Order: sequence, then C-alpha cells, then structure tokens
Amino acid sequence: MNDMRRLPMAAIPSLALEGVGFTHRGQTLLHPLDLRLAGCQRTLVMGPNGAGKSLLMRLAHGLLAPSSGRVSWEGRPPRQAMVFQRPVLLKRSALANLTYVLAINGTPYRRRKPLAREALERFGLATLEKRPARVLSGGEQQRLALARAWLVDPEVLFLDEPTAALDPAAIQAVESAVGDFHRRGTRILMTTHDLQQARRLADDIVLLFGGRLVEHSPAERFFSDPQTPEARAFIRGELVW
Ligand SMILES: Nc1ncnc2c1ncn2[C@@H]1O[C@H](COP(=O)(O)OP(=O)(O)OP(=O)(O)O)[C@@H](O)[C@H]1O
Repeated sequence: MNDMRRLPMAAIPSLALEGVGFTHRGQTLLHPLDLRLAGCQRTLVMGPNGAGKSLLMRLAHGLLAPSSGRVSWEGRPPRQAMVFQRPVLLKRSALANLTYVLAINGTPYRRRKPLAREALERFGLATLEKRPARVLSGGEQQRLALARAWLVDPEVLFLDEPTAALDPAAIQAVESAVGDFHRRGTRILMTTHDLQQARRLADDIVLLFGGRLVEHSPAERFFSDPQTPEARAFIRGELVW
C-alpha cells in the first residue's frame, strides 16, 4: 500500500454538476444537466453509442471544460484517477510505469519499487515487470492501468469503458479490481454498454440518450421499475442512437 492515508469514506467530497453542457462548433453534444454524486457509490453511466458518456466522464474528471454550467467538488477536489478503454502507458517497462507515478506523487525512492511490485502482484502482473508496457496484451495493459490507479489510492476512480475490448477472463479481472477499489473506499464512476455488467456492479445508474441525461436512479429500481420510456427501451435492447 501507498504511504497516503485514507480518509473516512464519508469525507470523500461530493461531486456536483450544475447545468453542465458541452457544445462544439455550434452543435450541442451534451445538453445542460444536473448530477450530484456523494458517498462511496458505484455509479454506472450507460447509453447507446454517441450518447455523451465519455464526454460526461471527461467533464466530471476535469479533462474538458464545460461550455455551460459548473463542475464542483464540495470542499476540496479529491484524489482522482481515470482508466480509459485504451490505456495510456509510458514507453517503458511495466514496473517503470508504476514507479513513475509513485515518483510524481512524492513517494521516497527506496519505497517505489517495493510498492510497485506489490501492485503488480495484486493485479497478476508480477512475472511481467520487465516487459515494455506497450507490448503487453490488451487485458494486461488494462490491469497495469488499474495497478497504476491503485497506487494513486484515488478517492474517486473514473473508468471509461474499461472492458470494451477484453475477453471474459480479462473482464472478470477488471470487475474484481473495481470491487477491490470500492471495498477500499473509492467512489466509482464507470461507463459501460453491458447491461449484465451494470447489474453486477452498479449501486446507481445514469442513463444518457442523445446527449441528455434521461434517468438517474438506484440500480435496483432502474432495472425493476425504470421511470422513463428511454430506460425501458434501453433495458429491452431497443434503444439505439
Ligand atoms: N472533444 C470533442 N469535440 C467534439 N466532439 C466531441 C468531443 N468529444 C466527443 N465528441 C462527440 O460527442 C458525441 C458524444 O461522444 P461520446 O464519446 O461522449 O459518446 P459515448 O456515449 O461515449 O459513445 P460510445 O459508446 O460510442 O463510446 C459524439 O458525437 C462525439 O463525436
């Protein structure tokens, strides 16, 4: 584990999106929406291709500035990490990708390799530490991205379709890692197309359609008693862009 100390779960700042919209060259890609996320929930963002899921993630994480509205954290911005569908890894070994993130987080030199090796072990990559990260398989790269996020000890973890290109075993490894983060007290915000995955992982569901937030409800209610025609159609597999 990292040297950083985890705060009590209740202390993770709430995330508030107020009237947040995104426009590009006169085209509204995300209509102004309100969303508040608090506590240590696993929020799954769903919707058909082009619905605006990735945009929402990037706006919430601060990678994009909204065209309207405000993204704010209650009190202070939390420690955050983001895992993408195609991991962005440095052109160095698996181990060096991890020691690098520890270095920029200020971990003392002598602690970096042991912590990085512990994370490689946890994510089933111990035998691959010397391998260049960019030649790892898709599933291995995703586990390395998760190991890197683990070392950041994020209070909030954003995952943008982290399993879209993976086989069933690799999907299971990612889902199990998401469970580990959650148990450690990390709030999860994740996009997926996979309804079964959302049933397995979600505490609450955000449904986007055509750049609009159409429903945000607890997962149990979303699946058993969807409130909107779009959610009903999406669950039946009928909602396409
Ligand atoms: N930075 C950007 N500038 C301009 N257009 C963008 C930008 N990011 C996304 N878009 C457009 O906004 C729309 C929504 O994109 P987004 O990637 O959020 O969809 P998505 O719901 O994640 O879809 P998918 O399931 O296919 O990944 C798309 O039409 C996309 O081309």
